[in-house]
Amino acid sequence: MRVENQHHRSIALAEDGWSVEIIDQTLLPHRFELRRLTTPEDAAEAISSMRVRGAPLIGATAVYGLALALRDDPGDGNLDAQADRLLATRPTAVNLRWALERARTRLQPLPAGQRAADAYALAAEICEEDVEINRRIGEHGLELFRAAWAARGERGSLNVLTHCNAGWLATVDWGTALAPIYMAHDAGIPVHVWVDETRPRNQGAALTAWELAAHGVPHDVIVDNAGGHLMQHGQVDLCITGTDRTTRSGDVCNKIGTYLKALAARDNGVPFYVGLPSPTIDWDLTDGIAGIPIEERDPEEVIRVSGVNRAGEWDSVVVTPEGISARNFAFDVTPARLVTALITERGVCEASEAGLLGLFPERAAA
Ligand SMILES: CSC[C@@H](O)[C@@H](O)C(=O)COP(=O)(O)O
Repeated sequence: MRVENQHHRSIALAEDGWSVEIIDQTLLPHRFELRRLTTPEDAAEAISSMRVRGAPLIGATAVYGLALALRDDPGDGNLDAQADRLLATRPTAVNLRWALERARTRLQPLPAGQRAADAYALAAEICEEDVEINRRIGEHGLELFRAAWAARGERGSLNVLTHCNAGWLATVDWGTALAPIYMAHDAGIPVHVWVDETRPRNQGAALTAWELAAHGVPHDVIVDNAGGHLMQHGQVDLCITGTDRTTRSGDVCNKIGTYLKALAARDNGVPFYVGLPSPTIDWDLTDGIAGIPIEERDPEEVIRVSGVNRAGEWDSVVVTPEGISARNFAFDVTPARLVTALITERGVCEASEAGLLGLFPERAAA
């Protein structure tokens, strides 16, 4: 997508042809800065510190990290050790496992001398595929937005609520939940977005708002607990989020707080959609609540709030009493029954095993 009239992707090979350029998302929305990754350690650090984040983007970053590792040592031992290290950076988004398993399967049979070049080729392939997947999610989602716009008599604005950041920053380009929003806006539907701030890391307030502003999409940032109130007052036509792991039965794991929005949506008869790229489906799991590992991050992220102070400097302040205990659960699971539909690159389906297998019949035997 465009940043100050220049097209950017969230990750790309640098001009030198071997290092990897990312947007340092920990600096947004205050500073737009590219950062070069030159080692697998850089890639692992970028994922765990959330300089890069979002399920599809961390998968792509991990494979680039593997390519950087194989430049120095393409042997079997290093391939396994680096893949394991990259896999351990974040536990919840299944895209990381999907991308690294795909890399191991492809690279292991190759002679060591070919592995680095092939890892770069695979990373580029995964990035291109991701862009195409998200473009298609956008097109399928656009049809739902058109229907919602027609249902409200094409009057006022189409009010959409989203949680976290499932935009182009979370993927390679377009985004999952935000792709239909961009396409609807570009198609002339007057979309207005309620952006959940998404404590504690504020991906909504910092990243989604920044993306939407750059694209000219009208929006308001709201506190995480405002969505239910807005739905009760008819101010939300539909909700749409991304996902970090969706089970074959359609349970959706996403940023903490998603479940509460889905509950409020159900109570108020508001459709709740999920943009779901197929690499985010965990075909091995049927029970999301029992089976999906939920990342628990540093409580410091809850205790402190960071941003830019009145003097324009980075600052971080404590918002809790001294010495208190805090817990920082990063994701939750929305049961399939609360999800109106899943929007995949192959089309829209019910959030259920039958729905997903209707679009991905090749997975029936898995
Ligand atoms: C297309 S991104 C979908 C999800 O990855 C997104 O909604 C999300 O929860 C990201 O969490 P994050 O902790 O910022 O990596």
